[in-house]
Amino acid sequence: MPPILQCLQQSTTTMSRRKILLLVLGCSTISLLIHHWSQLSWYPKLFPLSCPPLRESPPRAKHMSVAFLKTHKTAGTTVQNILFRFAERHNLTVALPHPSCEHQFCYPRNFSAHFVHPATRPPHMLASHLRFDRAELERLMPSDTVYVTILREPAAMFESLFSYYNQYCPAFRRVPNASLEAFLRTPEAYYRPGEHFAMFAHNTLAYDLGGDNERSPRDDAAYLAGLIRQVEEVFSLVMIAEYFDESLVLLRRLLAWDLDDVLYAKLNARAATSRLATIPEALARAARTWNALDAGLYDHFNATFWRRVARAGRACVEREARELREARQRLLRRCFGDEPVLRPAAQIRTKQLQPWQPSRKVDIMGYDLPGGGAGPTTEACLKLAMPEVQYSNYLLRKQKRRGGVRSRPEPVLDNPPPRPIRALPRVSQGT
Ligand SMILES: Nc1ncnc2c1ncn2[C@@H]1O[C@H](COP(=O)(O)OS(=O)(=O)O)[C@@H](OP(=O)(O)O)[C@H]1O
Repeated sequence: MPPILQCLQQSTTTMSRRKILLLVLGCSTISLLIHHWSQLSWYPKLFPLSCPPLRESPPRAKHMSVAFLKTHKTAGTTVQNILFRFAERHNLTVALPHPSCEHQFCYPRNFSAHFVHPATRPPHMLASHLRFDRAELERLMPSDTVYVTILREPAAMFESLFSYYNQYCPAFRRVPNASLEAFLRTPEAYYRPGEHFAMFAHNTLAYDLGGDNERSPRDDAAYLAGLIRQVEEVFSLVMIAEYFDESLVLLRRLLAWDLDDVLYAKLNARAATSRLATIPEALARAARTWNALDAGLYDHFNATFWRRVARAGRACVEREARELREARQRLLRRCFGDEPVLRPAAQIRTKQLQPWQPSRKVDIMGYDLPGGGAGPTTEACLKLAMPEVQYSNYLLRKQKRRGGVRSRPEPVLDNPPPRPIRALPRVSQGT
């Protein structure tokens, strides 16, 4: 017998049959893996090396029917302005509120298609404040409409609501020294469910989404789960205000729009003097406890947002968000001068760019055109910084003209809504 066979015979006697079987199994698995290695694409899937191209090929047509649920104090005016400008560039019809509803669709009432000005129907787009009602919106909008909305971290959102609506929401007006801390210490002492504008003081996100803002997830967890399910059923994208640029990247991908279509100027921002620089941790916790339904919504959709970013490739989304920021800075410099700054309304000389001021105590900022608009400028720059009220009025006039509606008295709604916030008189800023 050759020496090699002798050696094998010896080793088989010393190794158990079981060990040999394991060895054979291990070797065949490794060889199988090596054989298929070239066909396995784990590496690119785990670490995408490059972004899918900005322009898809073959290019998908830009999606033209969009309904944006503009929730309150969530950067919605900035998104609305992006949509208004897109609609104008593509000659689309924007659904606008009937004048009796001012610039909101008769909020806080449930949305009804009757609130839409006849000259703005049938619409491709809708982006003004309303309380969500699925059936009514589906009655109005084309069947291929993409629904999107935006949420903001509830403590930051509540601080903004408390400051902006301080003079109008009775629950806030009752608080001594307009103290957010005092309100959040004992909200029940100031809050009366069902009274005028109560929804600005309790779970505003849930209310805007058509939910019952008085429900507590602590007593009724199923209610929050149900509301989340309803939102997921309708909305193709829930943006997050804290990650505004990343949200726009997802939006433009969803709608097959160009990056240029989502460039923006920040609108409706309070001056630093009108806001808390930081919200102390204890106050933030109290705001989240009081607005527990909103906190539940936000936590859920913040998590789904990041899962979506991961699916698109986080590095790609970040890279595109960076490109967006750079392009945005170039545009702002081109429009508003080398050092584009947000200014208080009193310093804005171009009347069409002066933002509405909710009260003497709160400064809402805006941009101004060089030379107060007297210098060379473009219509695109004017629209970029145009506040909601002026832009809505302008679009309504334009669409009425396009539809051949002459200036005749507006039809009166059967049951006019309470005077909404935007109808309140503008407080003089001393200019
Ligand atoms: N791009 C961007 N990113 C992050 N945050 C932004 C952005 N644009 C606007 N904002 C902030 O959003 C707040 C205004 O929200 P809205 O426009 O929805 O308010 S409103 O309900 O229409 O009155 C307002 O928040 P506060 O300043 O805290 O009040 C704005 O500063």
